[in-house]
Amino acid sequence: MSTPQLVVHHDKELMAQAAAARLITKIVDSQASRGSASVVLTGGRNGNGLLAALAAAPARDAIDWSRLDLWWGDERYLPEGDPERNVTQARAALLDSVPLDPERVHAMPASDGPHGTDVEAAAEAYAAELAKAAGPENHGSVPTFDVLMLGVGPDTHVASLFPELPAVRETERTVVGVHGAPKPPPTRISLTLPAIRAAREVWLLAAGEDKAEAAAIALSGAGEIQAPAAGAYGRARTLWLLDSAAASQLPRSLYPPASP
Ligand SMILES: O=C1O[C@H](COP(=O)(O)O)[C@@H](O)[C@H](O)[C@H]1O
Repeated sequence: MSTPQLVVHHDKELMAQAAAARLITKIVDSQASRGSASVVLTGGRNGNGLLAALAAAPARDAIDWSRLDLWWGDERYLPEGDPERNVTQARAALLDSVPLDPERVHAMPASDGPHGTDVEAAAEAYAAELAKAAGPENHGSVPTFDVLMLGVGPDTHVASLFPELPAVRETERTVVGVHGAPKPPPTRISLTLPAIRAAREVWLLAAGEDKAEAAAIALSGAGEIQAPAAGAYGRARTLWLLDSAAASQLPRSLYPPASP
């Protein structure tokens, strides 16, 4: 387990640009040292803001897009192409404008795919895809992702792990179907906390006033069942990327307010 480190940016635009620059560097470094890179994307406003900032960054051309594996932390279980699907939004923000290898874009299944309404079967299929990609050097049945990004919800949810729901209590499986999510749509697929913790680096993104309470709770010693964001950490690094609004309720010991 790595102790969370905090980086607070002035506003959400700057946060998105700085996080995009950080991600470019991380991908380029991973490709240089291991030949390829693997990144887990998040949905939500902050995740999509980062992808849009990456699309606009000239340095995006430093990435060898053909040697990048993309995975998702969660998906809203909706038909292919639905505008609310995380992959649809990621495609619009960035993926459609860069030369990715389609074989390395590992979208989660859609509700009109081979598993139909059986979200458990869809989750199992994604777990099998992850297991296939995991090599002997990996720890368990998921690849060691270079970076796994998570948007933090106002209720402290990450991926589709909502407080107190069964998915956040999962200790064995790497991917689960989620039923009755409090945020629409109610049916989703999510990586579990054990799968998230297999990543080298976990980056939690929180921008905006509506994330301030969630960040303060998750970073103040809350339990992961009540505050799933508190249970998301990487093997080597856990990084919270915030804007000043989201950092405004953090305990002074974590983020002292700027002196006048
Ligand atoms: O529904 C979801 O919400 C969270 C957070 O989204 P935000 O818009 O409040 O930033 C996101 O991390 C997750 O991937 C997504 O499915």
